[in-house]
Amino acid sequence: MSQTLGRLAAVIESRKPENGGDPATSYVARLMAKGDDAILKKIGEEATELVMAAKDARHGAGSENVLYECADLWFHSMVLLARFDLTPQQVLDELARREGLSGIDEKASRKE
Ligand SMILES: N=c1c2ncn([C@@H]3O[C@H](COP(=O)(O)OP(=O)(O)OP(=O)(O)O)[C@@H](O)[C@H]3O)c2ncn1[C@@H]1O[C@H](COP(=O)(O)O)[C@@H](O)[C@H]1O
Repeated sequence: MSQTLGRLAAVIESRKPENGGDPATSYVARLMAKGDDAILKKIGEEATELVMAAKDARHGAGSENVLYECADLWFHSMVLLARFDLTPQQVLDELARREGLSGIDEKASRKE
């Protein structure tokens, strides 16, 4: 796994309530304390912000905003993964499993 993703996943894990995460000092602990719906709401917001940044970039605004919003979305998705005791490595493993499998072929195989 990317070392950055691995380190971030470890920090997020340490912020869980059962691991002593403190909502007074930690954004992740505060978000987790609010519950799953708050995490899902943030993911919805960040996904929308990514879409808006991409649309703005097409019209001349800085493409760096696409990077920032994508980082926000990845980060909040990692908080969600942690809530389900899943890891970024498992997502990378799933992407690796799909390597070389055309999305068009995969979709066609589902229709049979
Ligand atoms: N990568 C991030 C990261 N990316 C974004 N954010 C926060 O996610 C929030 C994004 O929300 P918005 O952009 O919508 O801004 P906002 O309006 O202030 O957010 P809300 O009021 O809606 O919560 C901001 O508060 C950002 O600071 C992050 N907060 C933390 N991390 C990582 O998580 C680690 C643990 O953080 P703490 O739990 O705060 O110690 C940090 O060391 C970082 O590595």
